[in-house]
Amino acid sequence: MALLPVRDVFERLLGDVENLPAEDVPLVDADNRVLATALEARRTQPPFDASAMDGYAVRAEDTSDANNPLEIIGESAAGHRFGGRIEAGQAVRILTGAPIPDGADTVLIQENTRRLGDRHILATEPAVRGRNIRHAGLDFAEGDILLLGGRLLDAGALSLAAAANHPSLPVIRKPRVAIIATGDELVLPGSVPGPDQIIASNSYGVAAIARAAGAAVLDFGVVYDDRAKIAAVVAEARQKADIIVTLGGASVGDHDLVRSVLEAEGMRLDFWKIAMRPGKPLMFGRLDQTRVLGLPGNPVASLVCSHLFLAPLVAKLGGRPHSFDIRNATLTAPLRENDQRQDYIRATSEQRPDRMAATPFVLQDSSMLNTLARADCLIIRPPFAPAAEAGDLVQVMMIR
Ligand SMILES: Nc1nc2c(c(=O)[nH]1)N[C@H]1C(S)=C(S)[C@@H](COP(=O)(O)OP(=O)(O)OC[C@H]3O[C@@H](n4cnc5c(N)ncnc54)[C@H](O)[C@@H]3O)O[C@H]1N2
Ligand code: MOO
Repeated sequence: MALLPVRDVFERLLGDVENLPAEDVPLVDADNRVLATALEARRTQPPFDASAMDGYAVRAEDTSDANNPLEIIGESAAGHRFGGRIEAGQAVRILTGAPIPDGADTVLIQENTRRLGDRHILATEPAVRGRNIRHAGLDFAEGDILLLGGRLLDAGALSLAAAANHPSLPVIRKPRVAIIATGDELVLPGSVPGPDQIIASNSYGVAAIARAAGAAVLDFGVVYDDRAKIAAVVAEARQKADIIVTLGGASVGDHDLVRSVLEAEGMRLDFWKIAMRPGKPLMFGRLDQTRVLGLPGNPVASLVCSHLFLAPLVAKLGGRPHSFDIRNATLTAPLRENDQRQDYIRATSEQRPDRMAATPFVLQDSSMLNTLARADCLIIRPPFAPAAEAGDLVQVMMIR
């Protein structure tokens, strides 16, 4: 099977992806979710003309004479309006957010008044008509479209939705990603490994990348290289997940069973093996509605493929924008000419006055997590790129 070029991988993986259906969640749980449909205001805010300041509701014309006392006939507080009406020469004590009493056209701020005993004030400065009043609907009116579908529910959006009287919101369901690690050699962190065993590490990084893209992760732990066991876990995962991610067992070894078990379970294979390093044995297919992404077991391949393919797939299903942070950089060390596989080379970046500089790690074995954890970018080497010298311009993809 010919190796699929990376740009075709994106097309095959993402070309037909639509948002998952909506679900209603209480406002308190809607933080950082994606609104599924446009949100209408269920009420007008403020619902009445309200005071913007603490002071006195008055008729502006009554404040022009600094020697003319105004009689205080009551109080309007937030939540407790004054029921009467202001006539000439009268004022109502008013507090921020309180309804403006009938007859008043202005709020005279407290600082511009002098109190004369309990029942009167003097305006020390004439009030400007209409000042310090927030008119009904200043913020929004019932029926207004406040937020569009696809909006990330951040602080402003959540408080706005609450103010518009929505106790719950329709959000795009989070893509559920089932992660299944395979391999007889794997034991979980904290175990006492046997002499031929290693610690299963890939799930944790893959889960982190999936969650950052908006997924709910279901970790199915480690499954041994046994057809029946893999089939049983897959059968459970396909009921629960939108994407099954398998780790390892994707290559051509005698114990690489994942693809054949998945096919026996009914997976329609879309592609297997891509023109990329690391990540060549990447596999993609479908089990009914569930997408299956088979990641190569080498830890760096698992994680680089997750950055490149799992993250945008999760984001698109979940209605979140996704883009790679690709930048130009100056190479600080030479690189060999490339073969047919697009190469993603772990590197560190450094800001220089003219342009960013990228320094590749000397060793690029795809088992080496230590270099991946230290790398902040991947130098992208297109297929058949000629040898590059220090000082040459390259493209890098930031990974942190
Ligand atoms: N003859 C060939 N051999 C290999 C090829 C090939 O094209 N022809 N491809 C190589 C490449 S590239 C990769 S990548 C690996 C991927 O193979 P698998 O997906 O089958 O992975 P495994 O053989 O199961 O494991 C590879 C390696 O990674 C370790 N591993 C696996 N899972 C985990 C995990 N969850 N956490 C940590 N480490 C894990 C495993 O122990 C192996 O060391 O195949 C090459 N071979
Ligand atoms: O994908 Mo493999 O990681 O090139 O080693």
